Amino acid sequence: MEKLKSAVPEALKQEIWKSTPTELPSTCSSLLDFFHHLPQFHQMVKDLTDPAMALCCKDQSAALEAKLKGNECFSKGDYPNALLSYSQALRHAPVDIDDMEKNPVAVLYVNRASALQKMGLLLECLRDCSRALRVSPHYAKAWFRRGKANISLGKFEDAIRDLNISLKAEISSSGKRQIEAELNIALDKNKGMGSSGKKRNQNLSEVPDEPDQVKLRCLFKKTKGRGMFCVDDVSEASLVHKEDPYAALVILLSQIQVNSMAVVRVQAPEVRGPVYEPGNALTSSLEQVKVGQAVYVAGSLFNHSCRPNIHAYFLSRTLYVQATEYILAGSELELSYGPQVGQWDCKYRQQLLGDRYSFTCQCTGCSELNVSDLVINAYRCTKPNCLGVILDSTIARYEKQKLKLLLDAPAVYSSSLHKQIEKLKGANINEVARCIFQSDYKLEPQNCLVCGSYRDLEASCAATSQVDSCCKRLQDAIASNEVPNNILQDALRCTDLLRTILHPFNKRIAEVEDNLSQAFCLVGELQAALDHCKASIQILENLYDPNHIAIGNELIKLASLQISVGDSAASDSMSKITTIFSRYYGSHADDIYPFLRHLKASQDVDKRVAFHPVESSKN
Ligand SMILES: C[S@@+](CC[C@H](N)C(=O)[O-])C[C@H]1O[C@@H](n2cnc3c(N)ncnc32)[C@H](O)[C@@H]1O
Repeated sequence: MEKLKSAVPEALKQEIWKSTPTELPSTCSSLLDFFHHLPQFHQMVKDLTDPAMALCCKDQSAALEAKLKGNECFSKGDYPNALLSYSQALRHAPVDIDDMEKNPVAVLYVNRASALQKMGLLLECLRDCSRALRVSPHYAKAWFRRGKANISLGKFEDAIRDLNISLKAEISSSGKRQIEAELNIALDKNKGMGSSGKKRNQNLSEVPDEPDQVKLRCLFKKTKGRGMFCVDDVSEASLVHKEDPYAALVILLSQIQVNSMAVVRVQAPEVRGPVYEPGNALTSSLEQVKVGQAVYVAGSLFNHSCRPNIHAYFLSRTLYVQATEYILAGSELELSYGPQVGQWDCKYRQQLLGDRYSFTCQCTGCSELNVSDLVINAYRCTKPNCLGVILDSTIARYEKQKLKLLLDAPAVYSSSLHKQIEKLKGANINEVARCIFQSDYKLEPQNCLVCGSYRDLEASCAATSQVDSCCKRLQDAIASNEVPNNILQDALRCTDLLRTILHPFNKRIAEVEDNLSQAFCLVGELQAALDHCKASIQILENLYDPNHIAIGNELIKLASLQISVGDSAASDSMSKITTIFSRYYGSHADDIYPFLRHLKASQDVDKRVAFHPVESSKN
């Protein structure tokens, strides 16, 4: 592949790199044309398709080795590595060997589907089951796994169909018993939904998921190259763009640096049972995992911003782009390639984008002052009751750079400066803002930006690094699912100490509060878990927009705990969650986060219990 890539003339690479979405098919054809005349290309295709010595090396023993490694990871609960090993095994496994209806490829797909299901990637799980069934249509386990995934997705009628087929295909009596148990669950849940539930589900899938006639235009900007702009105003939470990957020469194109996108999915937690039952509250974070890489003709032209106004998500490999705020006509539509304001400070975001994508970010988050970047890693003022911020020298340097940019642009200076002051003023630290703009634009490190008090940052750093080891012990205890009381008490003391050193909006305090919430949940003290979860969210709301998806993710934990303790505030959290998730995922929120559906169902049961307490206690 490397040899092939280096054979492509620089001019052709440039032509593809610079092409607009409409030109991409023709520049790709030029590439295909070039390869057609290249003997190495034909050799590679021959090698790839030769079953004996294929480049992807069909090799039964290598496939078996990778499969066993996958099984070992799976049994240890290391599902991401099990997924990797099964994928590796699939690359080696020969397709044409059948062992009593159990084709090794089908078995591997089902194993991978199990890992995907454990990771909460239900749509990918469903897809792998269907792939297994295309290879071995009578494979009972594939029907069974697909049935289970359909139950988790709330598609009970599909689940009943799959499980009935599985039951017919299964020969062992223990296997049959296992399928019957799942079938009963699917039948019960389907009955429980009643006709209104079924109708609701049907209506949901009928919601048109086509972009709302949003016209996009590709324009060139000196700072970021091509980017996508909207022609008219776009309302919040509307679908801006939908696109399938560009299939032709995808791998080669992405290898020679034509823009490609990582296809990601949310790794949801395993759903154990109703949230209101002990031990089922969700307090761990939802993670994103990469499930592929693809080229999207227009999708790949959206530039990055650390303060994005659109959000991209994938259903299978189809890309959906949703507006997360009201966007004025002619504005650039920007998504985040990963880092965002509120998540990390400006310095770290810039480093990450530079290392991963080799560009210096020119977005508004990195060029305009914002409260989040000022406080996210700041220290507390040493003067009692002063909310002022103390910055270390690196952060101060980045923030000064933003001020310089502002001052060097006289044409926009006054309006932009005014806008930035207004934003900072509205943020509860107006004193900080006033001081920055009235102190000859000085952002002196080590001194409070409000009252000028000095903090010895060397001593403060030494104190917080002691706290780090205490927090690490707490995290290790959480990972092992066992939190001894002494570790919990130490962590509480360390959090108090941290609050005396760091600014009250510093993200590290939010992280420790989040850990404490998880720890208290593990030891069964749900009210304490709830209080620490709230404390963490209160800090995050100063760093992110309150309708940001990061807040939505934290509210899921809060709602889950509120339902567990029977707190009526759960319904308020649930309605905020619904608003945020539909803003980011439109009508697909429940499919992408099946836990949401589960949470809503638990909340509904909770409501029923509250409404008919006597009746429910009989059951
Ligand atoms: C996926 S492409 C987006 C389309 C690209 N602008 C083009 O002309 O092909 C990503 C590249 O766009 C540029 N880019 C995107 N976002 C940027 C940003 N915030 N600041 C600077 N450059 C950016 C960088 O060169 C980056 O490698």
